[in-house]
Amino acid sequence: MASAVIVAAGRGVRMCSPVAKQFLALGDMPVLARTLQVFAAHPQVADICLVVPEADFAFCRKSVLPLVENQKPIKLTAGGRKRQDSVQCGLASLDRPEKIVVIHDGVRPFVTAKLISGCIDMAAETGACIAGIPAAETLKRVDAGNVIAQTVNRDGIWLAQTPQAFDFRLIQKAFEKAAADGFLGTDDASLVERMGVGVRIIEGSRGNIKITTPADLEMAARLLENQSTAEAKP
Ligand SMILES: Nc1ccn([C@@H]2O[C@H](COP(=O)(O)OP(=O)(O)OP(=O)(O)O)[C@@H](O)[C@H]2O)c(=O)n1
Ligand SMILES: C[C@](O)(CO)[C@H](O)COP(=O)(O)O
Repeated sequence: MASAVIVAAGRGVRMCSPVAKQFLALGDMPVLARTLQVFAAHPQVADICLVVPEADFAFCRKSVLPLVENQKPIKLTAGGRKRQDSVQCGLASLDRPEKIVVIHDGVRPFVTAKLISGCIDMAAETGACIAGIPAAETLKRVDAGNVIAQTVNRDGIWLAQTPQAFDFRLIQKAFEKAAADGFLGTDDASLVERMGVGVRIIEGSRGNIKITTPADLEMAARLLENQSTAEAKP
């Protein structure tokens, strides 16, 4: 079994919306409710810590949690200034953490139960596993003037996603070390990698998008439509 930490305490600056993107409607419910539903229904997830801005606790209690058919405890925790701070808040607030913790962005609503299982199972076997996709485009390093400085060889290059799953004591140590060193990473695995621990990566899906910009939200609406059409087919 695993404990889940769902981080949704960001401000969503790149979405350029007065409403934080995790609370924007995707179909008939907020983005965050869709993400939560997948984890709440997952047989290997024992409990959930939902990390949101403290100012949004009431909204979550009124307009998000009731949409999540759920027999599992969902604990609300206030986030921090950076994503890493919010994950730390989530880890610290787990009352009785399971051996494995699975960390996921609240704005990745198209995560599948299969991908969650894959990350949990591989983390249980090896200590750490994240989702990702191999780079499919050509990668360019660009200078300040938007002039291409270098074409980066994409062999072996993957784009990290979430879920990111870890042995709880390992990720706890990684966060303690990062805090002591003043290290700030953009994902959780980077804190474990810097300890010299091998982190496995399993193939996610290009559909496991992180809703970041207005274009992503439009893409998400199309993905949802396609999903509903596919489910309606006999
Ligand atoms: N201080 C933060 C920053 C981010 N997140 C969460 O981490 C996930 C991925 O972060 P990102 O997509 O960057 O969200 P924001 O930080 O809100 O976006 P922006 O950088 O555009 O402000 C999101 O679910 C976001 O809510 C968080 O819990 N706490
Ligand atoms: C954790 C992550 O989703 C992996 O791709 C990504 O690093 C989050 O970055 P953000 O800048 O916090 O959106």
